[in-house]
Amino acid sequence: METIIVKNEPPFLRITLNRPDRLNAINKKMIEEIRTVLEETVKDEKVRVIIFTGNGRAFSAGADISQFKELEGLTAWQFAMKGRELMDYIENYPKPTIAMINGYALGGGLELALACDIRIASDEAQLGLPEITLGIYPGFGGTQRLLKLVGKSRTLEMIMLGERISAKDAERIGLVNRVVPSNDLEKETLNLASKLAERPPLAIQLSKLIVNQGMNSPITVGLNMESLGWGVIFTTKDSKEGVNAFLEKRKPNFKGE
Ligand SMILES: CC(C)(COP(=O)(O)OP(=O)(O)OC[C@H]1O[C@@H](n2cnc3c(N)ncnc32)[C@H](O)[C@@H]1OP(=O)(O)O)[C@@H](O)C(=O)NCCC(=O)NCCSC(=O)CCO
Repeated sequence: METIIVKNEPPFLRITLNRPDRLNAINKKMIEEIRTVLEETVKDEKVRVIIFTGNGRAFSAGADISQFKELEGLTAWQFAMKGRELMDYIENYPKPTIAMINGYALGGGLELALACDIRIASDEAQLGLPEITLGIYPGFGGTQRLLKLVGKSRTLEMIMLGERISAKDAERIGLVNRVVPSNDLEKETLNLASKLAERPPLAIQLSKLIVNQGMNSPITVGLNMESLGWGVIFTTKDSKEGVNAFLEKRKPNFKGE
């Protein structure tokens, strides 16, 4: 891989964006490489949690602006679709995803973090959607995912002003799940990931699917999916294991079956 470092350390797969001299700016190659790794890992049962982070002082400073010179109407649309398809793929990935935000998460970098299930940020991180300062606006799903996460007026403020906000402010408005001292970022992320890895993978997958569907549907659709999904989840061995373990006063051992 040219643009990312992949560490497969079951139960975790860590994808580190690795263009530190460009603050991990996301180019076409990086989009393709992330997609390839995720596709290869989807059936790897040993991997239970995906962690994204960045090498150096940024998570990612966004799409690679040096590639923008080549963009015109059609190619701009195609590039936006390429980025957006990756973010959609991450959002709907059947395993839990964590963005471990170690520094700048800007533009497409923040949009990648927004596609993850959980965002944990260093207290030194800065987040923002500065596209407006380039005369454009977010194109990798940020207009919609930020809206769903923090509401209309905060989204418009971030998009229209293009200013960076601190990790603490991001936590206050619900943009990140938690903020930790930068020295503890890795430890805290792995603690969180370990807990997720112990949970039943099929119940995680199904609940993620239902929550994601519920974000984009009338509440009755989400509620129907939730109750219908019970008919599926109760067929799994993990559901029997979880109930038995509780009744037998022991720790469950979920196998994703
Ligand atoms: C992140 C900033 C504020 C950091 O500033 P600073 O610490 O001063 O570091 P720089 O010298 O600016 O950056 C180091 C090096 O990285 C290059 N770089 C940074 N960001 C990008 C990028 N997005 N694309 C390409 N290259 C980038 C920068 O040019 C430097 O290279 P040198 O060769 O050493 O000069 C600051 O870097 C910044 O504001 N970056 C841009 C943030 C941005 O506008 N992001 C949105 C991009 S559009 C997008 O994401 C569309 C999808 O919705």
